[in-house]
Amino acid sequence: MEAFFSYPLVQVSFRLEWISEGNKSTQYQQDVVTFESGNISTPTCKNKQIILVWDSPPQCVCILTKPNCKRVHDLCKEMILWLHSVSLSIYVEPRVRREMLADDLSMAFLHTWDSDEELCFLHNKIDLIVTLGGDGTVLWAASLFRGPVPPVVSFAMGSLGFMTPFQSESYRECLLSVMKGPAYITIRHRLHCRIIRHSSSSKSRKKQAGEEVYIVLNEVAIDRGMSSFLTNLECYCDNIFVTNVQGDGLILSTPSGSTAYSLSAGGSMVHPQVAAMLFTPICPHSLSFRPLILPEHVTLRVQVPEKSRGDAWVSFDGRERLQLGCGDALVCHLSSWPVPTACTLESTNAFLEGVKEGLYWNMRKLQVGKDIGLNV
Ligand SMILES: NC(=O)c1ccc[n+]([C@@H]2O[C@H](COP(=O)([O-])OP(=O)(O)OC[C@H]3O[C@@H](n4cnc5c(N)ncnc54)[C@H](O)[C@@H]3O)[C@@H](O)[C@H]2O)c1
Ligand SMILES: Nc1ncnc2c1ncn2[C@@H]1O[C@H](COP(=O)(O)OP(=O)(O)OP(=O)(O)O)[C@@H](O)[C@H]1O
Repeated sequence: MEAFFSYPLVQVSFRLEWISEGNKSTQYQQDVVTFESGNISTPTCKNKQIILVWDSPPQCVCILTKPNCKRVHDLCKEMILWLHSVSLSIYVEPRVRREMLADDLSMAFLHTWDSDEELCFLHNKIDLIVTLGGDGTVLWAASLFRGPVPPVVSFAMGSLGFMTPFQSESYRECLLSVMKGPAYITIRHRLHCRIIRHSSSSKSRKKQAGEEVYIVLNEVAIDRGMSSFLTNLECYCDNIFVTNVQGDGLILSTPSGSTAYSLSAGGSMVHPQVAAMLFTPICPHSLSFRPLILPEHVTLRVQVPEKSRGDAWVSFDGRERLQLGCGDALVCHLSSWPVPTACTLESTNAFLEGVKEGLYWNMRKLQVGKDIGLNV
């Protein structure tokens, strides 16, 4: 022992390596941790504010609109005519093209898509997405682009508008400013969700044995549906058993979704650009089941036990409700394709303004301070 300590102590250097299964991307490997002589340190915080700078002016805009709203329809028409007058190509949904042509036959210049396959490659044709509606329209826009997503400019034409920072009244100035750049961007992470059917699960389900994939911007929620039993969900993180959720269900949320359903179930609010996954139980029948926030690289599997008393139901951004039978599982990890949304302010200010203005976060009358005028 003595001989061992008689050497002068020199710390050795070492490496921490990233393991990314089957992923050749090195984008996360550059800026996280540095190691000199065995000391682990993170570099001083770099400015992570993301700015959109165009190499050449955008040429093609896709406008996505909330249906059944005259105000949205009228603004969409006005915006189309203006964008056309400044020589931009315009894509709209097939429904919107039909509606516009019914109003005005000269709108035949509008582009659209005819098949799911064409929709899959739409991101190669358009430079900018514009949404007219509420948060639901932003979710809808994100759901149309399952791979890469062009920058999204969202005009508020709903009621809450947490993800719709631009004012529709000044759409020309806003669009000119974004199309000229530079523009503030928030990178909103999404979740890649896969349903894996147990070989013996019910025949009544939409797709039999095989996989169904969904990409969500807010959350995937698993609940007890019509069943009056507690849900019983087995949760695994990177294939290691974590816990059983016994209650009304479980929300796996993105940071963007942290201000939506997860918030109502007691989850924390997280800045949308944080790469993480929120694990938020819904009405757990337990005194100690608190929500978690997990790091970006994990894969979660939520499985209905083979001996479960009831089925479970899963929904994606509040839509596409599917039944999960005994043995069926949901597997979820961060998607490689986030949604870049333009903001009017720098991304952190935009988030803090949103929670204050949209959700009235910590609105309380200020307590009266000491009366320093009193001479005591
Ligand atoms: N108990 C709840 O809080 C609850 C229940 C069901 C669904 N939802 C949320 O509704 C979303 C679907 O939205 P929708 O507009 O299509 O349905 P919707 O019309 O039912 O609206 C739900 C509300 O949630 C708001 N919202 C949506 N995404 C948000 C976000 N990221 N941050 C803050 N608020 C947000 C919307 O502005 C709207 O006011 C789901 O993804 C889910 O998060 C919440
Ligand atoms: N282009 C679209 N096609 C089909 N459905 C859409 C489209 N855009 C939005 N929706 C759906 O319409 C519903 C309402 O949309 P949205 O949330 O944008 O409006 P809103 O309810 O007026 O806004 P808010 O939620 O802020 O009150 C949502 O459920 C959304 O999924």
